[in-house]
Amino acid sequence: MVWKENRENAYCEITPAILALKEQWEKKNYIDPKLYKEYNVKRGLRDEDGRGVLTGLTRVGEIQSYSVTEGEHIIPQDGMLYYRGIDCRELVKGSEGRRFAFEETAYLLLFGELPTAAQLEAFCQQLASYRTLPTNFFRDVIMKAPPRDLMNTMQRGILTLFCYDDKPNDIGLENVLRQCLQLMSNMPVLAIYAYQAWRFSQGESLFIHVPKPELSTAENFLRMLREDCSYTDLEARTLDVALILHADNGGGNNSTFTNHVVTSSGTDTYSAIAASMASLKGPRHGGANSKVMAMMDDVKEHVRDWNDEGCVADYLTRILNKDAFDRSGLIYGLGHAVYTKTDPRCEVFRAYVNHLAAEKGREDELALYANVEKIGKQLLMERQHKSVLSTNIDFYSGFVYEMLGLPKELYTPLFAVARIAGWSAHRMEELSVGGKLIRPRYECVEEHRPYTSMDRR
Ligand SMILES: CC(=O)SCCNC(=O)CCNC(=O)[C@H](O)C(C)(C)COP(=O)(O)OP(=O)(O)OC[C@H]1O[C@@H](n2cnc3c(N)ncnc32)[C@H](O)[C@@H]1OP(=O)(O)O
Ligand SMILES: O=C([O-])CC(=O)C(=O)O
Repeated sequence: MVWKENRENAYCEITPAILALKEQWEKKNYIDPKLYKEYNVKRGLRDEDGRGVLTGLTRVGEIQSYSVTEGEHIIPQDGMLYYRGIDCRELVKGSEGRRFAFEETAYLLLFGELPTAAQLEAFCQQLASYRTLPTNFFRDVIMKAPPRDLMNTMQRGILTLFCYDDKPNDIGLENVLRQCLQLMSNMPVLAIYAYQAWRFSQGESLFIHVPKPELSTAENFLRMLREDCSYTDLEARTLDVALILHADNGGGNNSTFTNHVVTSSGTDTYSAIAASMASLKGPRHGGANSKVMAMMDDVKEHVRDWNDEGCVADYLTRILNKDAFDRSGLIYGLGHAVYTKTDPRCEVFRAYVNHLAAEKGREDELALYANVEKIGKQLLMERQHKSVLSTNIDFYSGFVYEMLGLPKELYTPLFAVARIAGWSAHRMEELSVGGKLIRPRYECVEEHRPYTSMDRR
């Protein structure tokens, strides 16, 4: 029997009582934006000049996006991303066409050196031996509740794996390493099985393929996804590149910083990775890749002539004015908290997009993407009084995945399949060198006042 989501669920109703409580909440919860300046709050943990507040040291990943003059002025630069000191684009180039390199990237991030052929083989065998979920896990955990969002289903899976571990709370480095490798290995399985459960909830037939030990993460992902287990070499290799590029972005990105914060409390690996998943899902972070696709669908529907820059500008202005699309006021895929001029990962994706769009005859859409990118950036730079703004990795990644025939539900989970490598490396680092509970300060702007007894309120 196929179960369907119950869309008219009285439990989810916004009742008059909830609305009244929300009004009550609004009366006492306004904080004047001017106070942030007055108290010198580093909003979003950002310094006045836009740079992130320095909150830690790491050897894992590094972003370079500006230089500083003698007078302490910031000069924006093309972005660079280094994994353990190595330009991430070199990892893509170094392996291209010869071998899958996500596993090698994960090894580098974790252990700090590129593996030799023997080390890589042993590492891949280790991952392959872990790439299996406990008996009946799919039935008992993944299928248990309506999979409305794959990221949440995966998160539940990760949290439940805690119950199958004999040493779940042991934060000794060898035990944490074992847990991280097992989770890294199981992440694609969790993502695809969550997707299959979701398809089934939509009335499609259910099929579950087991991963094959001799295949790479990218190949297994595609094999488990498709009913006939088929994939082309181009698909698997493009996916491998995507995984390499998403594996880390330094210690300060929202999901990795979350990992540092949560790890510093001494909690277990499952909780720390689930917390990072919660962060990554957000549309201003990893969730932006599927939001870009939804936004582009919306633009395609509402902009009459895709080549008319005026029409595109009008619609993007409506988006920015919270008058169109999801009314968040955001043009997804544009802007970045740290990259100033360019995001190097986006530049790699751009080459794949151009190649795939030509091969698949989707140049019209590519031209629309280019228009949205160019005009969206102009509009944003005018509003923010900036002379540069970067397109981020999420702008083109979804389009690449779509041209590879990947379903949109899997775009953010795919990010998690890659980023767990970085989260793991940062968790190990936090445990070994952090050693201090991360605990910043919030200034309370409420007046002190006496308690009022119930009969006098
Ligand atoms: C893998 C990743 O996580 S990459 C990022 C993916 N996210 C997106 O693509 C969502 C769209 N982009 C954004 O929301 C932002 O650019 C972020 C969240 C990535 C970075 O935001 P910030 O660190 O605040 O960037 P910055 O300081 O340059 O922004 C200045 C102002 O411009 C706004 N802004 C920045 N980018 C955008 C955008 N794409 N659309 C609308 N407004 C934007 C910010 O909200 C901020 O407004 P505020 O001053 O009212 O707070
Ligand atoms: O660094 C950030 O803030 C977001 C990002 O691009 C990433 O995590 O890949």
